[in-house]
Amino acid sequence: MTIDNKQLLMFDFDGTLINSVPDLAAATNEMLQQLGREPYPLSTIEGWIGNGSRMLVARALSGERIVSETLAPSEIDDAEAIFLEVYAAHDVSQTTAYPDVDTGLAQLKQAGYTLALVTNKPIRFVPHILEALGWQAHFSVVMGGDSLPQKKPDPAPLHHVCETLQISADKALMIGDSVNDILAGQRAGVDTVGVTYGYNYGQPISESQPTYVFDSFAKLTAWLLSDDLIL
Ligand SMILES: O=C(O)COP(=O)(O)O
Ligand SMILES: [Mg+2]
Repeated sequence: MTIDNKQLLMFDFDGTLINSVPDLAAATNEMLQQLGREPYPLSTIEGWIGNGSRMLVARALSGERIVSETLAPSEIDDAEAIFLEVYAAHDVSQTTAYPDVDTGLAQLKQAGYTLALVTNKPIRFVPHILEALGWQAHFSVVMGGDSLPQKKPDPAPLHHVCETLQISADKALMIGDSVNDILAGQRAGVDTVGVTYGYNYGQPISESQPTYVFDSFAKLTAWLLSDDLIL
């Protein structure tokens, strides 16, 4: 398996570069507690991550992934305000990089790839987390879930990155743990890489038929560095 002609690596964040579940779950449960509700186990909350903070909050209020139709928007607004405040204070308290991501990103950048970040997480949190991990200089463009009206699985954020950097879709890869990343890539005409160690609502990423699948960041990095055509 070789890769040629790729210049731009668009990375998902949560579940791909960072394991953010402990902080997201803690903020979700703190919000529920403030609302007088019962907390949920971390493994349950993990299955609600992937469509941004507001959807996580709506799922937590519903107690399941399918959001309750009786949930009023104002109820979500109020709960979301609590969640955002709590998470802002603890967005990188227990969050860690997955193994070999730190060195891998530096090697990929060094090798000449252009790196971009395309997350569904609200953009306000992203600079702080990148700074805490020492990654702020790696990414040429950073897109949050609210940077545009559309978020993944809509291809708009990926189109935006390609247009901003003037790199065509066929020279890009979208790398993520979730069906939302793979669908966004497929819709943008971008080859996709699924990583198996993330969240994806507990489903195997292979079901989304990404172009390539890797079970570790180290293997992904080695593959991306294995072809000298990248420079
Ligand atoms: O905030 C989320 O729901 C997940 O964000 P991600 O797109 O970085 O996986
Ligand atoms: Mg993800």
